Amino acid sequence: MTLITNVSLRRVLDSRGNPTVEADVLTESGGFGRAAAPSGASTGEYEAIELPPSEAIAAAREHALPRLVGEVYAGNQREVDAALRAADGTENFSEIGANSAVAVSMAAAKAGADVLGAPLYQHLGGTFRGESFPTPLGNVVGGGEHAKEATHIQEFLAAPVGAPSVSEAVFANAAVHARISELLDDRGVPAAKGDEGAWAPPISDAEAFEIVDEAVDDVSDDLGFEIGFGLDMAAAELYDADEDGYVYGDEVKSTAEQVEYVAEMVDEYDLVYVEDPLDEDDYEGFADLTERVGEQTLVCGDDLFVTNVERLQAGIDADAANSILIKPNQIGTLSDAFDAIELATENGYETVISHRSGETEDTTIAHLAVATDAGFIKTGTVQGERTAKLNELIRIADDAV
Ligand SMILES: C=C(OP(=O)(O)O)C(=O)O
Ligand SMILES: [Mg+2]
Repeated sequence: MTLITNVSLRRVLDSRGNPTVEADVLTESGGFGRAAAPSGASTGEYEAIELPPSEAIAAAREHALPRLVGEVYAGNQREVDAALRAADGTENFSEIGANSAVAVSMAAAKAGADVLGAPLYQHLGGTFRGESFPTPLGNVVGGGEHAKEATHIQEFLAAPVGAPSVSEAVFANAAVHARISELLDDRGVPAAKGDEGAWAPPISDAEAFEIVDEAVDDVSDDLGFEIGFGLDMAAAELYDADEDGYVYGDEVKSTAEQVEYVAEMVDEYDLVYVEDPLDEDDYEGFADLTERVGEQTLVCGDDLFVTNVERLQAGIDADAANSILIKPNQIGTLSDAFDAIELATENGYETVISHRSGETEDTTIAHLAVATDAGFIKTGTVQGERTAKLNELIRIADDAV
């Protein structure tokens, strides 16, 4: 019933106004799935390769479609993803593009779910998945590669860890975002927004810490549950090999100073989460920091692990972190993302399912987070392509998908 009978690929717009790949998968019994690839700005050096969408589409039409159409069942995700890997023939999807691969992989999953008449999270996670829901990490202030003339740290993330429900957590993050706007206004700071809808004010990182801390406290008092915050430092973008350090405007921090700085911020602000605090090649620096603060907070590898089981295994062996960011397009297929989640979970690592800074209305990651019992989902706070996922989470929790 789920034999794939057609795959269509097209260019559509992403949230930055760039083209990206959208895939439609159709099955023998009329099952239909549509998905689109997201796209990063602060991409890790070891990510699977995103090709220009026209090239990715042409290559996938030539190499992947003959292996899928009339050959593979959409309900068998491993078979779909193996066909994509075989069609590509490289380690990093440089032939058909990770953007074509991930769009087809996710669209096939949706077509498989459609044939079953099941929501995607249930098709991916099974009937006996747990009862828990991920806590949304909401980017509320940021800069780095996502906005010019703003903070050096890429993302300050509200984390409503005490929220009684997904819906209350989602609205709490929106309230923090709104409160920050008021606090910036009080200080006479004009703020544009970055790629993910976070405020991108021209303030120092120190001032951003103060403002976010005040905003989460205010909203937490209003709502009556605990809201913390965390960071994505995207430190590979701050690291300059020529300077042998992390560049914050005029200041350069050595690796030891960077570890000290992050550990101090974790202490001072009770940070619940720190993503990519060190360069993407610095397993040792990650391990030093994890030894210092790993009992207090999540130390998460994004560019460090790039959703790749080999890089994750190296991190596990080195005690480099205690959590992993999962971005399906970093590795190219849902099966690969599942493998990374499984390895992480087996080794006591928390999983955080994540959007990219360039997104579409696609909601697959909301289902992936629920299907895999992820502790967290990082998918913005406001702005249509972000609320698409957050609203889908609310619907899933309400049994309304
Ligand atoms: C979402 C992120 O940004 P990008 O998609 O630009 O890598 C991130 O670094 O976690
Ligand atoms: Mg990141």
